[in-house]
Amino acid sequence: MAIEFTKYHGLGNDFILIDNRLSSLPVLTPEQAIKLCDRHFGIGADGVIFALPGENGTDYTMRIFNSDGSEPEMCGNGIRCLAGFLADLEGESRNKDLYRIHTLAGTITPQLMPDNQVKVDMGLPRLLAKEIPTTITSAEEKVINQPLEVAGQTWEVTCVSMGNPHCITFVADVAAIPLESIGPQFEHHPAFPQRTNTEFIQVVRQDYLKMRVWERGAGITLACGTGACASLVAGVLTGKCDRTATIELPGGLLKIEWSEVDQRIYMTGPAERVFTGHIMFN
Ligand SMILES: N[C@H](CCC[C@H](N)C(=O)O)C(=O)O
Repeated sequence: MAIEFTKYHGLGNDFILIDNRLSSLPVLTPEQAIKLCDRHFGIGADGVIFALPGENGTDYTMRIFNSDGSEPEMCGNGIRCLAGFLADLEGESRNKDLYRIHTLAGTITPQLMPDNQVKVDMGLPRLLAKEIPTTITSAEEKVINQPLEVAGQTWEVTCVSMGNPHCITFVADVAAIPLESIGPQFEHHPAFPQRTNTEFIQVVRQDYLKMRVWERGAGITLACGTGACASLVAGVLTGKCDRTATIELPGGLLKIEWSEVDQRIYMTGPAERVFTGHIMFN
């Protein structure tokens, strides 16, 4: 048996996309996703994304397995890739540019724009400790500039959920952060019962942030869409940046806006198709 896939990336955060429209359950297991994400023994990717039938009035459902097999609530770069993938699948029958996608983080709406750009309404950020979730402060409080002991140092962290958990800290030079060694210590810190994504931010200008990320369940990635959204929110909450800013990631640029009108987060960035292939089961 063979399963067709299409490889996409959003600023180098890369995914295996599977047309799962004929079944309400992913056609691959987390264990198979781990193997397929391996960059030597498999296709190589940061995750596997499934295009499933929609639920309660949405066009489609997105599920995603990280490269460690865990299932996150949402993926920002991934949903831009899914929008491109759906446009490919629909081909001539496509009659719209905006998709309503059911995710574990709620309904997310990517909109296809010219030149492979996709604008996504990422919904409302969640700010209470219980919503991250984290035990850094009491459940009903926000986590803004709170101290957190990691790797023998005290970091000032701000936590934001975009459906998935993010721990953001501002540093003078992101290039100097030893991501490989401290990333896992943040990810698995006991203050995060669901683990966490961790973003290190250098403020270049009020409207321009540099970011590096250690992702929950995926490690160092070249970009993280939900992380960029969470970092913009943390920058506004700490008075470090404007409500609209460019986020420079190792893989490229994302434009993020925290709307004053509806308090929702809007992310604009690319989605690139790379190749298609077949997964062979020996
Ligand atoms: N590893 C993340 C999911 C993917 C998020 C990232 N790739 C993005 O673009 O938002 C997590 O477990 O929350």
